[in-house]
Amino acid sequence: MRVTCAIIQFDSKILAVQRSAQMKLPLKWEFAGGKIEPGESEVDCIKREVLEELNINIEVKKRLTPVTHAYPDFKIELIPFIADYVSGELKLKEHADYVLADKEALLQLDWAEADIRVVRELKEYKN
Ligand SMILES: Nc1nc2c([nH]c(=O)n2[C@@H]2O[C@H](COP(=O)(O)OP(=O)(O)OP(=O)(O)O)[C@@H](O)[C@H]2O)c(=O)[nH]1
Repeated sequence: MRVTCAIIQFDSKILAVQRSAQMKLPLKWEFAGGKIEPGESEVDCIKREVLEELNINIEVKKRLTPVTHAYPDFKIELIPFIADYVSGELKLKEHADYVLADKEALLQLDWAEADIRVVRELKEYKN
């Protein structure tokens, strides 16, 4: 299963979102995103998912290194993108909570396991 996620920059801060208690990986932190649909490009997928989940439009800037991770009951390829916030009022449609944090503070969140390598790569990334 191929999943895109967006590291969305609001000025100098980055948006992280917390999965709800009812979702898989309950209450874990992640970057907004979701599964790529058949025939859909990675970039179309991440823009669609962010609009559906957060009600905002983004501009995709850069693709980071994909991470393959096996959870006990499923396996994903997580494809991260750095993006800038463009427009819209942020509204959480599925998630329990969000934070806007700098790269250092992001490391302290209780991440979905697949995201840990993404957050580490992000720390080394310079705009
Ligand atoms: N969107 C997103 N999903 C992630 C991340 N990291 C990670 O392990 N995942 C996993 O990738 C899977 C696919 O994302 P999704 O949110 O489209 O999946 P879904 O709708 O089936 O999840 P659900 O069944 O919990 O609603 C989820 O099971 C999620 O746990 C991430 O940073 N962003």
